[in-house]
Amino acid sequence: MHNVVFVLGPPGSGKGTICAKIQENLGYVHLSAGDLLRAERQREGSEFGALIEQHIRNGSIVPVEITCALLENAMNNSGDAKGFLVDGFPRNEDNLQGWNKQMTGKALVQFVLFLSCPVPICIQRCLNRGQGRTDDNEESLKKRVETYNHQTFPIIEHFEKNGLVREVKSERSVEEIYADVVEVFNQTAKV
Ligand SMILES: Nc1ncnc2c1ncn2[C@@H]1O[C@H](COP(=O)(O)OP(=O)(O)O)[C@@H](O)[C@H]1O
Ligand SMILES: Nc1ccn([C@@H]2O[C@H](COP(=O)(O)OP(=O)(O)O)[C@@H](O)[C@H]2O)c(=O)n1
Ligand SMILES: [Mg+2]
Repeated sequence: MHNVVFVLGPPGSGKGTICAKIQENLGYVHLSAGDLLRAERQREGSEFGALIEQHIRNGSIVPVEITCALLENAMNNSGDAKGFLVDGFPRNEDNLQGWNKQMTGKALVQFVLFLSCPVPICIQRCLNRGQGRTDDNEESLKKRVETYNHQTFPIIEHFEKNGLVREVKSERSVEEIYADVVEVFNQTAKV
C-alpha cells in the first residue's frame, strides 16, 4: 500500500519547489504529474504525445487513464519509499474518479498539502520560471488559472470536507513556507 500526499495549488504556487525540499529531507518521493506527462510527451513511440501537448498548451487536463497509469508505474518502480508526494494531481473530477477506481486498495491518501497563493504572484512566478515550458505564457496561463479555479479548487474543497486539507500560505519566502510544511508533516507523523 503506497502512502500518498497530494500536493495542490495554483500554477506557480511553488508545488515543485517545496516537493523537492520535502523529498530531500523527509524521505518522500516526489512525483510531479506534469513532469511525468512532459516526459511521456517526448517518449519515442508514445501514442499520447500530441494529445498531451495539446492539453498542456491549452491548460486543460489530460484524461486520467493516461496520467494515473504514469503515476502508478512511477510508484511501483520507486522501490521502498516512506510515501509519495503526488504533485499536481488530482486536478479535476475525472482525475479524482479515475484515481479512486484505479488506486483504491493500492494507495492511502494521508492528506492534501494545499499551497495557496494569490494568482497575480503565481502568474509572475510562472512567467519568470525560465524552464522553456510551452505553457508559461500569458495565453496558456490565463487558461490554466481558469482550469484551476473551476476544476481544481472544487477538488480541494472536496478533500476539505473530509478534513484532509493542510493549507500553507505560499506567497512568502521558500524558507518560511517550508518551515510550516515540515510542521504539517511532523503533525501527521504523530497521529
Ligand atoms: N516562495 C517562493 N517565492 C518566490 N519564488 C518562488 C517561490 N516558490 C517557487 N518559486 C519560483 O516560482 C516558479 C514556480 O515554482 P514551482 O515550484 O515550479 O511552482 P508550481 O510547481 O506550483 O508551478 C519557479 O521559478 C520557482 O523557482
Ligand atoms: N493531473 C494533471 C497534471 C498536469 N496536467 C497537465 O500538465 C500541465 C502542467 O502541469 P504542472 O503541474 O507541471 O504545472 P505547474 O502547476 O507546476 O505549473 C497542466 O496545465 C495540464 O495541462 C494534467 O493534464 N493533469
Ligand atoms: Mg510544478
